[in-house]
Parts: sequence; structure tokens; C-alpha cells
Amino acid sequence: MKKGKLINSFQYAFFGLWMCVRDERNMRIHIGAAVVVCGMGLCYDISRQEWSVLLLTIGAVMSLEAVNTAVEKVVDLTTTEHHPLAKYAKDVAAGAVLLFAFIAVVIGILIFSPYVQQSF
Ligand SMILES: Nc1ncnc2c1ncn2[C@@H]1O[C@H](COP(=O)(O)OP(=O)(O)OP(=O)(O)O)[C@@H](O)[C@H]1O
Repeated sequence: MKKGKLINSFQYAFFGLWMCVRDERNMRIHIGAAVVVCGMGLCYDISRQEWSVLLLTIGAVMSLEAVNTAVEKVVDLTTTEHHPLAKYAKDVAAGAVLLFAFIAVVIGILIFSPYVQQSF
């Protein structure tokens, strides 16, 4: 692959993430939650393994939100009409984010509950 093209690909990808943050309220909520849990991670001095799980979880939630946004945009591009398949695609993509967001909350509780209990 040519060097220029590789740089362009990174630029497009970063611009995609920026548009997601700029336009999607849910993405900004995920970022807020990530800042809070990373702050807690620093406060409680969690282990390397716990940081790995935490960062993987944060990355997965945000990546899923980005894919959900992409699905929404493609559906909107495909039809402006009310269509059951459009609803199906959007709701399934949203469900994927919701499912992993629940898992992320459970992971957060598993990681931080021993530290929070110790501090009382
Ligand atoms: N073209 C369509 N045909 C049928 N149902 C649709 C269509 N567009 C959206 N919907 C449905 O309307 C509801 C709201 O969709 P919308 O696109 O506004 O996304 P949203 O859930 O509000 O997400 P976001 O806040 O990320 O935009 C969802 O249940 C979605 O499946």
C-alpha cells in the first residue's frame, strides 16, 4: 500500500471517530463513563490485568457505538420511508450496544467492588 494512502486511511478513520463524538450523544455518554472509570482505576491503583480488561471493555463499547452509528446512517441513506427492515437493522444494532453496555457495568462492578469495600 502507498504511504500517502495509508495516512489518508488513518485520517478518514480519525475523522469518522470525531464525527461520532461530535454528533452522537450516546458516544459522549460512553466517553464520560470511561473517564470516570479510568479515574477510579487510578485512584484505586488497579492491577495491570484489571486495566487490560477495563480498557478492552471501554474500547468494545465505543467501537460498537461507532458501528451502530454507521448502521443508522446507512439505513437512513437507503430509505427515508418507514420500513420494517430499517427498524430491524437499527434496533438490532442498538441492541448490540445495549448488551455490551450491560456487560461493561457488570465488569466494572466485578473490578471495583473489592476496592470500594476495602476503602470502608
Ligand atoms: N426508516 C425507518 N423505518 C422504520 N423504523 C425506523 C426507521 N428509522 C428509524 N426507525 C426506528 O425508529 C426508532 C428511532 O430511530 P432513530 O433513527 O431516531 O434512532 P435512535 O434510536 O433515536 O438512536 P440515536 O439516538 O442514536 O439517533 C428506532 O426504533 C428505529 O428502529
